[in-house]
Amino acid sequence: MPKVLISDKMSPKAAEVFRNRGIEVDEKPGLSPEELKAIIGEYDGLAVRSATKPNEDILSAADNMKVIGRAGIGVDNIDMNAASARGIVVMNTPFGNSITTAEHAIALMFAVARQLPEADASTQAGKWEKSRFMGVEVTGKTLGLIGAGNIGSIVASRALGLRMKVIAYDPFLTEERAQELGIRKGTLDEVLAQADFITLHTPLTDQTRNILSRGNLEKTKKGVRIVNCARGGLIDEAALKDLLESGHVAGAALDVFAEEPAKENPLFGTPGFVATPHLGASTTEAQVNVAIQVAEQMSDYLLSGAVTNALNTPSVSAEDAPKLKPYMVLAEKLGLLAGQLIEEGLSKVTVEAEGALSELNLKPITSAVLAGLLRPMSDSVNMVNAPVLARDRGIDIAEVRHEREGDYHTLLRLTVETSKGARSIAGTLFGENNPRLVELFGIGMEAELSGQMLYVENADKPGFIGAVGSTLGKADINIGTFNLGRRGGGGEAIMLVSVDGEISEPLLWDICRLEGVQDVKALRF
Ligand SMILES: NC(=O)c1ccc[n+]([C@@H]2O[C@H](COP(=O)([O-])OP(=O)(O)OC[C@H]3O[C@@H](n4cnc5c(N)ncnc54)[C@H](O)[C@@H]3O)[C@@H](O)[C@H]2O)c1
Ligand SMILES: O=C(O)[C@H](O)COP(=O)(O)O
Repeated sequence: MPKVLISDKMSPKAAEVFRNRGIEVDEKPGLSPEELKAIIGEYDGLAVRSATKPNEDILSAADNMKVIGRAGIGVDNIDMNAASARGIVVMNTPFGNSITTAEHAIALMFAVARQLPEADASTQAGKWEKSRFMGVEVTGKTLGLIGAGNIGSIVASRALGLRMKVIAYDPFLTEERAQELGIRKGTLDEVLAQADFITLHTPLTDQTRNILSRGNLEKTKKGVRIVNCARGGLIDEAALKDLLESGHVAGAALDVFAEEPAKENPLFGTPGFVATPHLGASTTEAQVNVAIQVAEQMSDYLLSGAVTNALNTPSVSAEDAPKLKPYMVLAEKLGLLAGQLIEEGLSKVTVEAEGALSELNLKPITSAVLAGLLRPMSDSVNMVNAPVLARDRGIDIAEVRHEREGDYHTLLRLTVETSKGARSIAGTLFGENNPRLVELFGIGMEAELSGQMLYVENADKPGFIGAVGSTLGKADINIGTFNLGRRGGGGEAIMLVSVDGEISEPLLWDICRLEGVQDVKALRF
């Protein structure tokens, strides 16, 4: 039975879902990094919010970990490279808290428009300072969005309902989408120059870090009010303090900070400044949504291999997962065969699907091919990191679907291009579940790829098969299956022999010395 750890404060619904799905679950919020590292090896899954930070050191002890689920959106607390390198799927819940966070941004916009926190504190202190708190209306004002994805779009719709005009800067926002949302698309400079209110809704990336730098803050309209419910690090906090103090910025509300938990911050106490402790996602509704969703997604993956909302591996629906499973085994074996047979200069990999396979999602199949293909070159390769490793090595990857059905009702063909030319191999499923090689370098051959195998390329001459058999016999190696294929009579022939014992270097040399041998290799599956 898989075992999952919930290491952050999460709605009890998450544990309930895991238990209902037959998964053992421990809830231990608030562990120190050392405590987490000490126990993480026991678990197949880890469910987190933003407080747990599974870094490389902690993950080095995660020997059984298969999946990390983020009950929320941002995954900047998770070391994605370290997780991918260990084959751990990382998934989030991209929509479960979007409305809640958008509503928090709107709440903070009103808080800065009407100085609500300061007015509240003053009134409860018995001051009744009615003339001190003069606010502004939002109706008719321009809201500048930086980032118009899920949350930004919801903020836009709410702002339009408040009769605001909305302009957005988002390099990935199309004109059509902007029109659909009823907003204008602008450059960053246009947003800075025109907005009365600015709200931020981007992830923290190398491109967005410090997007509201001192220089950009100085480009804003005098009297602008700024809200950040996305990520700390998007705004230069020291510059924001200076501009609040000078009166250029009339108000600013931050839910997120460059350093969290923000127990001290230069902005604290600055007039016109409002702070909340990363509460964007903190409503009952959002927390129930993300807890249920993350637990369902993690359970699906652990129990059936279905992948939803993964950030480092392709999605596989629950319906497709059982259908894809035998193909992934086939794909990995074909990749492993090719990876052990090709020598150098791999530049392109083409994955072709024919017949029944052409109707399935090819992305996971390609990942499995690449994992097999690259395994002989790297110990740490897996389905999650293989596409990244392939891209890093400059390997071009192509996927082709053919609806036609050939000799087999379903076929997976893999063509690898190296400095020596293109070579292709193909496999099918026998009886829906049993992977079989059916073609090797253009030569028809049926073989099960498993255990230790001997590969021999030779000139097709009488007596050769006997010579290989007796060489193996002399080395006390038992033959399991003998699989043969040839290109025409007396031409090139290929032999794939499954054997029981280890194929040693001296044995390979003995076979290599047999007359007509062109290539020989020991393969392992
Ligand atoms: N405060 C909270 O508690 C809280 C809650 C939920 C989400 N968030 C954060 O809010 C952010 C946005 O979430 P989302 O669900 O809308 O994400 P999303 O992926 O749907 O949208 C992000 C948008 O940012 C845009 N973007 C990327 N780089 C950009 C750049 N250089 N300049 C301008 N735009 C850029 C993208 O094109 C995308 O449209 C995330 O960082 C998330 O972690 C915070
Ligand atoms: O990215 C998110 O989903 C938010 O930052 C929420 O974070 P939290 O789950 O720690 O509240």
